Amino acid sequence: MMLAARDIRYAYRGRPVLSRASLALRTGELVCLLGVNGAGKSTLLRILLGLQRPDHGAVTLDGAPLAQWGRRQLARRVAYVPQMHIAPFPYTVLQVALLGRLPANGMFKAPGAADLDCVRGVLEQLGISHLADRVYTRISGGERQLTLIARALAQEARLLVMDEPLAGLDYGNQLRLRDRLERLAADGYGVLMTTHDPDQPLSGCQRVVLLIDGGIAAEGPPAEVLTPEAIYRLYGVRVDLLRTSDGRGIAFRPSESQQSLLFSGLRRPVIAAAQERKTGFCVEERRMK
Ligand SMILES: Nc1ncnc2c1ncn2[C@@H]1O[C@H](COP(=O)(O)OP(=O)(O)OP(=O)(O)O)[C@@H](O)[C@H]1O
Repeated sequence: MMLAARDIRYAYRGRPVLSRASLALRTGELVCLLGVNGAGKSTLLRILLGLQRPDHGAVTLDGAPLAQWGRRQLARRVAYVPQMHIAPFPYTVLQVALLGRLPANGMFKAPGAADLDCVRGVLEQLGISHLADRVYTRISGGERQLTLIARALAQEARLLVMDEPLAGLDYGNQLRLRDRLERLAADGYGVLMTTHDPDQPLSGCQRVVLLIDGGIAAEGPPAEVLTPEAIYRLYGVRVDLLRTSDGRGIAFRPSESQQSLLFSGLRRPVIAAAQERKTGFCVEERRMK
């Protein structure tokens, strides 16, 4: 299954946001979309989902224009996990996840035993069965994010489009959620996520896509695309690349000239050193040319 946006152009109040953006998501891959604040990442996701119309270009699912798919047909193939979600009522986690069965049942059919089985299975798959009866508004941000993913999986959609799923999560929840997303891709789901942290996509993601100046500036395997030069082009900061000898563990740290500016980056060499101790891999440094 493939969701594809081709040559998308979109302007908001006369200001170009997307000028020539093309992006595809296939089942079985985890794709990370990177871009600065206001680059148009969320806009591109909304256009991909058919929630916003582009001024130019086309979005297709399995080769057919989105408009040819009914809303329910589409919802059973593509699910959206928004960045912010405020539940209007104090639903339980189980009830929020059951909302994912709406496209299958329609508005007027109450969920039955098969729907409950499906949702309980999904909660188990995501490791959150213990939260089923907890009130959604009174669980942590990470648990809410997993609940929204459960709702998406209950839709039985194979393609998941997620807007900054890792934002606001503590380090442990980020690692656990990354692990879940990687496993979903390994299980045959297609996952597209936006992120602000170039360290995030480096493990378990098949493809990173860089959105710069309204277009796709580069895309490909993280180790090939995420170079110090690309980070400078994206964010305007100079970084050094730390890479373990097997090429799997990769992290960026601010170059010396940048370190006084980027206090938060100081933790990264510590993480890289910890990884080195744990894995025994030697860490290679690559400075920006
Ligand atoms: N409906 C809208 N209302 C307000 N601004 C919009 C709208 N649609 C697009 N824009 C503008 O389009 C630009 C891109 O916004 P978008 O939210 O897509 O960027 P983003 O890359 O997701 O940013 P961030 O990383 O900060 O979330 C912004 O300048 C935004 O103001």
